[in-house]
Amino acid sequence: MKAVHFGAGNIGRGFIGSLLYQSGFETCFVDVNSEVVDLINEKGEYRVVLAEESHEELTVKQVRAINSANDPDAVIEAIAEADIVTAAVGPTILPHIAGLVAEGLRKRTKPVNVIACENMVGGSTLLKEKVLEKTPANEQEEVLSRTGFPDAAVDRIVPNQSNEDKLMVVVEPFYEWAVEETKIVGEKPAVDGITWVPDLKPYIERKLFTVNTGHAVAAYFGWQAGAKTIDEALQNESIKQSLEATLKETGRFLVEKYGFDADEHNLYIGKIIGRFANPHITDDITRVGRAPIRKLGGNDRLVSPAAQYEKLIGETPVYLAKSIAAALLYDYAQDPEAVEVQGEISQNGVEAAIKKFTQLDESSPLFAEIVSQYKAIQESGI
Ligand SMILES: NC(=O)c1ccc[n+]([C@@H]2O[C@H](COP(=O)([O-])OP(=O)(O)OC[C@H]3O[C@@H](n4cnc5c(N)ncnc54)[C@H](O)[C@@H]3O)[C@@H](O)[C@H]2O)c1
Ligand SMILES: O=P(O)(O)OC[C@@H](O)[C@@H](O)[C@H](O)[C@H](O)CO
Repeated sequence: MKAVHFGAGNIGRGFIGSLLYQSGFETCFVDVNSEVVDLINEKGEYRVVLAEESHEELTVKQVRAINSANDPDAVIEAIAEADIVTAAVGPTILPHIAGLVAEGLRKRTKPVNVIACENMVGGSTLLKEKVLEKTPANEQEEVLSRTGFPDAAVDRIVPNQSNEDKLMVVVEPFYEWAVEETKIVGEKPAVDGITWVPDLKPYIERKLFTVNTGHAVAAYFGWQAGAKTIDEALQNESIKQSLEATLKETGRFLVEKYGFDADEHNLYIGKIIGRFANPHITDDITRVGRAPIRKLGGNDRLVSPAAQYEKLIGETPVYLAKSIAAALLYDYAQDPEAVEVQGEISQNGVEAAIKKFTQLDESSPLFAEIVSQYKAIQESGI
């Protein structure tokens, strides 16, 4: 069985590639990082090490890689022959891989499924839209008849790596990969470890608005407190309390919206906070807080649960508002999106920035609460 996976980065090698290998796939990674591509082709294997006492290790074999910037035809050929296509490149990169995916799909006669494994609601659906934009109108129906784009939620903390062995990836032991079964075309890909679900929405919202909301709180509050890593941020009692209070807010609306059992959801939250504090993982604040414009978007981990809470519960979520304010104060100079947010705030004021990046209604109580929390953090810290 053959797999093509776009993005040989942390989650690509540390999770998707590893599960594909364990399920018997030969994986062809597609990336634009020539160092990683060359190393994969030179070694033909890499190590995945569990971040726990045992340091259990798996060697992922049967891998090769293509640099899509240098050899797009080879990527098209690989997609034409693949039994599954996956991607973990980041939500903003999906439109950039759509052209090659479209070319590869047009060459096929057999069914295949394309699964985007990004932290976003509707990742594969977005990729599908972008692929269709790159497919001639008279071929779209046929391509769609033999291609599934099931949405997915992936959960495994894979921090930035600083190992001497540049291909090795240290990952947390926990993982979850939920894929929407009802959107599969043809046979279900034989990947052990996928949880097949009829409707992804509850899974992706629960994951994004618990794991990723919590992570963002730890990162942006941690940044204000001068912490460098997530576990360091969590050693600050006030940050830990804010994290718990924020996840109580997202939990309240998730339980209301999807009918999750409230006790089970509380256990889920506790387990996630435990994962953040894993002493065997060094996860930089600047990785978890990366790309604040994306994270401040209306469908992402802070604004979406805050707006949905306000609508469903009928109250203003104070801690989510504070988390959005902390994201607006994230002024890491090496992060281009943080620089852009700070530029907007210094030129036009925080209200203009909230409007521009969150698309929230200026007249909503949530908008006013974010402004007030922003000023409070500026005056007295988190
Ligand atoms: N790291 C995690 O803990 C984690 C967990 C779950 C989900 N995710 C999601 O997975 C995605 C990737 O995250 P990551 O942490 O692995 O990031 P990463 O930066 O480690 O990996 C992304 C890879 O994509 C490659 N890339 C960039 N542009 C490309 C292009 N045009 N074509 C092919 N490859 C390209 C990069 O070179 C890099 O190797 C994100 O959406 C992220 O939210 C990450
Ligand atoms: O990848 P991002 O930038 O969307 O979010 C940063 C982290 O919260 C994220 O990568 C988590 O580690 C991951 O989602 C855990 O499953």
